[in-house]
Amino acid sequence: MLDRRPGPGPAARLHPRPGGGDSAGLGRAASRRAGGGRVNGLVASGVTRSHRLPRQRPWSRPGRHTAVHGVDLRLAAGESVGLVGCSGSGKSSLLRCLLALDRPDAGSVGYDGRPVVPGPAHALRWFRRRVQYVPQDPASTLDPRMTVAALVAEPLRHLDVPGDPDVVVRSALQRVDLPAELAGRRPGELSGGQAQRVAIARALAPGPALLLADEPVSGLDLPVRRQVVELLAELSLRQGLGLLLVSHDLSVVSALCSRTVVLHDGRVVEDRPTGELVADPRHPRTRLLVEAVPHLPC
Ligand SMILES: Nc1ncnc2c1ncn2[C@@H]1O[C@H](COP(=O)(O)OP(=O)(O)OP(=O)(O)O)[C@@H](O)[C@H]1O
Repeated sequence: MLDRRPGPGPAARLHPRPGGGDSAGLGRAASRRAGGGRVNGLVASGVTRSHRLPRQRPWSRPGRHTAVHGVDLRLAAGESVGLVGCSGSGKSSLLRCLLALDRPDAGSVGYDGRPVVPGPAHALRWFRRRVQYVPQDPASTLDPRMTVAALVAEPLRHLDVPGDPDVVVRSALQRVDLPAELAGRRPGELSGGQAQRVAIARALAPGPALLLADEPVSGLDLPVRRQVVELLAELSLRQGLGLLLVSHDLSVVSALCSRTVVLHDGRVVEDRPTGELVADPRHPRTRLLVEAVPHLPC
């Protein structure tokens, strides 16, 4: 979903993260199959993913639309990378493959050298302990009947995470700056920013090394949005948590990510350090995204 609120111009909003990414990592990733040799972090190699289209007529064969074409992506341990693109560029389709929610038609995904493929929950526990997902809209993903404490504790049970759940929940709430008093509340009693912090605490509880966050601030008002960006910066830049930030908004990505991958029509059209990409966008689609900062449609 695109957020179209007005705001200051691109130069005022783009603050590239210092340091630089490693665009050569893409080439190295492409040269090995995910799950093959020992590679630290998340690696997608040649991922292609298509969706079935509705039949034109009851007797005709359903067609397919290819949303992701042969994408190579590498996210080293502790790295923070932005995945940007306009609506329909294939971000969600790729993300679902990276999360082992969908199986690529071709190519592969691996984590720390182990293949990551959709399958029964128990077979993916090792992966879900290491890689967690932060959704765009916590209001629709947090069960309204559960308390904050139960919501944050739930993945611990599902993923067989050792340790005292009460201690882990307290620590996760602390990491996202939520007061312990909120533990007994339900999602309906939280503000948008608090709900997003609960979603992040829930993702942090199993102790992952990497968060995949899908437009984590796009539904929030500007001041709250800044606070959540600051929280993500604390986790990724200062605490060393890996972050793949999916967004259409380069201002958020440039505040958080050293490297940015631009998707267009399901293909990677740029993969470079964010500062370089923002200062000198090469692909017309990247130029549009830079010019659209902060929130214009593309
Ligand atoms: N389940 C589906 N069935 C058919 N087509 C789909 C399906 N999901 C996505 N698509 C199509 O695949 C393409 C990529 O969609 P995708 O949702 O991955 O892009 P996106 O970059 O995440 O878009 P947005 O930013 O709007 O969420 C689009 O053309 C979309 O219409």
